[in-house]
This record gives sequence, structure tokens and C-alpha cells, in this order.
Amino acid sequence: MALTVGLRPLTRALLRPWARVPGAALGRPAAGSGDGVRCFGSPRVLVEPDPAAVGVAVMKMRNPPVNSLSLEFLTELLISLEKLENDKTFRGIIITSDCPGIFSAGLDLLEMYGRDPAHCAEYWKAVQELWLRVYLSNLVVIGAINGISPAGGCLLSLSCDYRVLANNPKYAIGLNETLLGIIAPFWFKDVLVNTIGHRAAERALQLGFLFPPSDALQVGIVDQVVPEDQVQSTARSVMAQWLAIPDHARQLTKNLVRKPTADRLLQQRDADIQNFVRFISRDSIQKSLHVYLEKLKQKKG
Ligand SMILES: CCCCCCCCCCCCC/C=C/C(=O)SCCNC(=O)CCNC(=O)[C@H](O)C(C)(C)COP(=O)(O)OP(=O)(O)OC[C@H]1O[C@@H](n2cnc3c(N)ncnc32)[C@H](O)[C@@H]1OP(=O)(O)O
Repeated sequence: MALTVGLRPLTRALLRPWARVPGAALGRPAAGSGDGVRCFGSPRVLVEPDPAAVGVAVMKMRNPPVNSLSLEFLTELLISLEKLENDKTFRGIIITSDCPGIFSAGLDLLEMYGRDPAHCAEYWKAVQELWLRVYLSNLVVIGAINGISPAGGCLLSLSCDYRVLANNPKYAIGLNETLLGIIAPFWFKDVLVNTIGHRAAERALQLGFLFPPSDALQVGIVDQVVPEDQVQSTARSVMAQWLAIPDHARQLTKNLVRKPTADRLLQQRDADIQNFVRFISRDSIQKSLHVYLEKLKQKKG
């Protein structure tokens, strides 16, 4: 899937071989990777082969304070995912967070507030790309959700093949866009409907539900809820179960199930970008984003 077509110099620059990140070239320990474990990645994404599971990589999101999906962060995630897809020694990825208490705060609001149409278009293209890359990945992708996961963070989780959520009442998950005065695009909606069913998704989307772990399990937005210190080990054991299936058969089946949903976006990516730019540029929407950003600031007292 072409990554750099239509992207502006900034993003193309970020897509330059990630190995320019000191010490992060595949095979050499990246700065701070401790015991020399072979890992790679970039400033905001650390990818470590799982020492206890052959063919499995753990991708740690580390864009403090809240793993908000900025354009740079999206680009680094895309580069790491592409590297893993192209490295045939890997068969599965566990996606998790290095930001305490937060899986991902979702799309970076500052990429959509007060920005010009060209930037919004570029940003949305990267959001589309991340979803397509995860949702259609040939690898087994397991979400080890160790923090709160609203909106874009929930979409990332829903795009995994399996979701393990830590049993901490603060770690709510859901597509809460209406609470911000915006809406989830059709492909966010489609993934939620596919996961929890039409009526549950309709209600959750309209009310901007953020489901605490027990409710998230009950409605089916996550597959398992475990004590916080068992999230990674549970993700690893589920991965082993999925990797016991012959890759080719599993990949063809995943594609059979997911391609119709992905095709709905693939067939209208440019129109979706234009719809996003028109929608997000509305004065009323910009005002809603301003109010929400102010609320976040006031929350800190
Ligand atoms: C008509 C039809 C056509 C339609 C066409 C398409 C329409 C498309 C619509 C637009 C697209 C919609 C899809 C949007 C998806 C999203 O993901 S929107 C983002 C949703 N995210 C949230 O609501 C989470 C907001 N954040 C929080 O609730 C809290 O920050 C937290 C995650 C619970 C963490 O709390 P805490 O630990 O207390 O940290 P804070 O102090 O709140 O935050 C720390 C700093 O981080 C900033 N921040 C937090 N979240 C974000 C974010 N998402 N983006 C940017 N920045 C964020 C926060 O402001 C703090 O900043 P500082 O004050 O500078 O420290």
C-alpha cells in the first residue's frame, strides 16, 4: 500500500528510512532498550521482539503524555508497521502503551483545531492509512490495552484481531466523539458495528459511550478483561493460540471478513478526506473543539 503518495514534504521527510534514528536500526539495541534486546523503532514507537515468543514483536506507543495520535506519531507507527509487515521473521504484533494509564487519547486535537485545509487533508490521509494498515494487516495484531482508550484510541483497539483490557475502572474505551461535538466517520462506525452489533453501536455512538472494563467486556468491545499485571502475559498466550493456525489460511479468512469494510473506505478515500476537511473546518466544529480543549485545560485546575 503506497505510503508516501500525495503526502507533503514534512511527512515524506518523516518517512525517510527510520534507521536515521540513532541506534534504532534493526539488529542494534535502540537507546534505552536495556539488555541489548534486538529492537528497532523511532522516538515515539519502540518495537521489541518478544523474548518469550518467537516471531512476535511488541510495539510500545510512547508519545507522552497521552499517546495522542499526532501526524508525526502516526507516521512513526506506519513506518514501524510497514517494517514488521516486510520482515518475514515476524508473524504477530502486540500493540501496547508505555504511557502510564493511557493506551491512546485518540486523534491529536491540535492537528484538527486551527489548522489549514491542506494540513487537515494530510492528517486525515495518515489517519486513514493507520487504520487500513492495522485493520488489514497479515500479521496477528493483539491489543494489550493498558490504559484509557477513547475515540481514535478505541479505533486502534477495534482494528486489532483481539483485545485484552486491564481491569482498572479508569481504563474506559469507546468512540466518544459526540461528547466533543464531532462525529465518528463511517469507517469508525463500521468497525464498531462489526464488533458489538448494530443496536449497541448505534446507542454507543450517539451517546459517546466510554465503557469501563466490565461493561466493555459485556458489550463485546473487548475480548478479555484481566488484572493489570496480566495484560501482557495474556496477550502473549492469546497470540500463541492464534499463531497455531497456518498463516495463509488465517490471513485469507481475515481478508474475507474485513475486506468489504475496508473497501468502503478504499473506494472513496479522497471523498472521505474532502468530507473530513469540510466538516472539521466548519466554524461550529472548530468552536466545539476549542471548548473541549479548554475543558481539558481547566480539568487540570
Ligand atoms: C456530515 C457528514 C460528514 C462527516 C465527515 C467525517 C467527519 C469526521 C469528524 C472528525 C473526526 C472524528 C474522529 C475523532 C477521533 C478522536 O480521537 S478525537 C480525540 C478524542 N479524545 C478524547 O476525547 C480524550 C481527551 N483527553 C482526555 O480525556 C484526557 O486527556 C485523558 C486521555 C483521560 C488523560 O487525562 P490526564 O491523564 O488527566 O491528562 P490531561 O491533563 O487531560 O492531558 C495531558 C495533556 O494532553 C492533552 N491532550 C489530552 N488528550 C488530547 C488529545 N486527544 N489531543 C491533543 N491533546 C490532548 C491535554 O490537553 C494536556 O495538554 P497540556 O495541558 O498541554 O498538558
